[in-house]
Amino acid sequence: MLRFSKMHGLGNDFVVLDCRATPFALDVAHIRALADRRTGVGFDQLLSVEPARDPGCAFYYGIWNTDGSPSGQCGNGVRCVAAWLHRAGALALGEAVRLESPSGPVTVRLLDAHKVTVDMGAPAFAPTRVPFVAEVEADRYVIEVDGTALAIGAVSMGNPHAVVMVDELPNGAAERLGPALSTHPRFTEGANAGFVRRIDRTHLALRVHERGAGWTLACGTGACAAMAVLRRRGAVDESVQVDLPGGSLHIDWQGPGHTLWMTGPAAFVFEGQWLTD
Ligand SMILES: N[C@H](CCC[C@H](N)C(=O)O)C(=O)O
Repeated sequence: MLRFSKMHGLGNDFVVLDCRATPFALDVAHIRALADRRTGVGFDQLLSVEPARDPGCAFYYGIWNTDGSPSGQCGNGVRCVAAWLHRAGALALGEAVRLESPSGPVTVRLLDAHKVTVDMGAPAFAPTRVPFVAEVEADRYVIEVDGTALAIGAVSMGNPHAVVMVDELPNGAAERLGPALSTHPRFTEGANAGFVRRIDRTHLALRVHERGAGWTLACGTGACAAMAVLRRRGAVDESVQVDLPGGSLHIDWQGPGHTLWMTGPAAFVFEGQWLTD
């Protein structure tokens, strides 16, 4: 029997496990079984709240996709972890607290019980950091995906992202491009593939095909990545609203040399117990 909280951030949904006292002990087969929306509970990502390894951080959080693969970062997830810690009495409103993700620390602040702002750190564009195979760093790479030449941006927000500017958000053809871009061989660890339409300099629309999880209603790091890529090209202002199928996030980034901030909601759905036998 496994107790869990079901949460979501803009429809990007999570099973959150309290591993503060009991270590995380699920293997890939368990994670996949729990992820099944018919015979399990269902989630886009599984999150574990654990004691921090880094003494400068209050807690650690682990992240797994539906296929059991781990991730280094999750933007909608970290907001849910912050709201979960507040509900557990471990995080006060208004307090800025460092949490440790698999890719390093981020700073969270609860604006209210269901709204969180996060300093996500600095976007990393160096190809080795993404990781993305390229001889030199550029703000645009042309790669062939499913027989189509695509101009992409490649960035890490603690996890790898490909960002493509489009005039229309994914339709039938781009539905195929999402999975193909996520598994493109130049992204040696795969990529979360974001398709972004620029409405104006302060407003973007985005759809993301996530590595290990497929199309999601929202991707927090995907919104950060879209902002990072477009602002580095000078295409957007320092504060943007990003509309995703599940709702909107606000992203603030002055530009290279600065950390990037993400603000958005976190919602509880239910508390449950997974009966494994
Ligand atoms: N949904 C998450 C990102 C999950 C990323 C994961 N699919 C990966 O393999 O990196 C977010 O809100 O940022």
